[in-house]
Amino acid sequence: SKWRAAFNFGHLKAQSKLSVFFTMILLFTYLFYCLSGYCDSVPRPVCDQKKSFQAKLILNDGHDASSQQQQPDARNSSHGPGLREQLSGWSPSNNLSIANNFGSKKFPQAIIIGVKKGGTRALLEFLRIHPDVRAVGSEPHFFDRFYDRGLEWYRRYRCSKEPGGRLITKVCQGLNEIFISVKCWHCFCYKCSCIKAVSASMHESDASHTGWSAHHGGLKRVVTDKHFYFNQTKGFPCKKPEGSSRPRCLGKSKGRPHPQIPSEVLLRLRDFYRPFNLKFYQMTGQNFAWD
Ligand SMILES: Nc1ncnc2c1ncn2[C@@H]1O[C@H](COP(=O)(O)OS(=O)(=O)O)[C@@H](OP(=O)(O)O)[C@H]1O
Repeated sequence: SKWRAAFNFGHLKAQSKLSVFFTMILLFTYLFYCLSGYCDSVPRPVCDQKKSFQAKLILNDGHDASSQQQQPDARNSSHGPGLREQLSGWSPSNNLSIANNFGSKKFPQAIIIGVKKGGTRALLEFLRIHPDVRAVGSEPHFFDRFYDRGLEWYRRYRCSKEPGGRLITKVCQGLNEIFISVKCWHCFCYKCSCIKAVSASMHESDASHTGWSAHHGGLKRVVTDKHFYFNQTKGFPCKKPEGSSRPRCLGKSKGRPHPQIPSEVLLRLRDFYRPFNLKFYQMTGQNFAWD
C-alpha cells in the first residue's frame, strides 16, 4: 500500500506538472498573440465602460434611439443600399447623445477607409494629434468583422467629449479589399466629411498626408511636419515628444523590418497589380502612379 500511495502521489505530481505546463503554453501563446499586434485590433467597447450608468441612446429630438434598433445582415447585403438605408437618418448634425458621465456620443464626421497594412493606424494616430479630433481607441472593425452585430453595437464607439470632435474609424478590410474600400467610401461617406486615406508611400508622406487629410476633413491645418521626426531605426516618422512626454512611435507590429524581395518578384507583383491599379485610379479619379 506504501508503493501504491507513492505511485498515486507521483501520478498526481505528474498531472499538476502537466497542467502547469499547459497553462504556461496558453500564457505564452496569448503573449505572443498580443505582441504580434492582434490584441490591438480586438475592439473593446470604449464608450460603454460602465454598464451601471445605463447609457441610453437619445436622438437630438429626444427620441430613444434604442427602440429603433436595426440589425443589418452582412451576408444578405453588400456594403451598399442596406447600410445606406439605415444611415439615411445619419448625418453629423443629427447626432446621438449618450446620457452618461463620459460626455456625449456623436456620429462620425470622418472615417478612415483603408486596406490591410495600408498605414491607416499611422494616419489615425497622427490625426489624433489635432486638438479638434477625437478618435476611437481601438478600431471597431465594424465593416469587416462585426457588421452583423448591427448599428446599435457600432454606436457604442461613437464617443466624443467635445461637440466639435471628429470620430475616426477604420473600415473595410478583406478580399479584393481596395475595391470594397472604395465602394464603401462611395456608399458610406455621402453624408460625412470623408478622409480619403490613400498613399503610395507612407514613408515620405505621413506628415504632409495628415495635413492634407485634415484640410479635407474641414479641420484647421494644425498638424504639420514639426509634430514628427523620422526615426531611423524604425524607418518611419514618429510623434515628437511634447513637454515631458517621450517620442512616440507606433507599436512593434507597425513598421516591421521587411525581407529583401528579389527585383524579379517585385516586377511580377507590379505586373499583376497594374490592371487593378488602373481600375482603382478610375474609381477614385486620381492617378497614384504606383508603377
Ligand atoms: N509612421 C509609421 N510607423 C509605423 N508604420 C507605418 C507608419 N506609416 C506607415 N506605416 C505602415 O503601416 C503599416 C501598417 O498598416 P496598418 O496600420 O493599416 O496595419 S493593419 O492592417 O491595421 O494591421 C506598416 O506595415 P509593416 O511595415 O508591414 O509593419 C507600415 O508599413
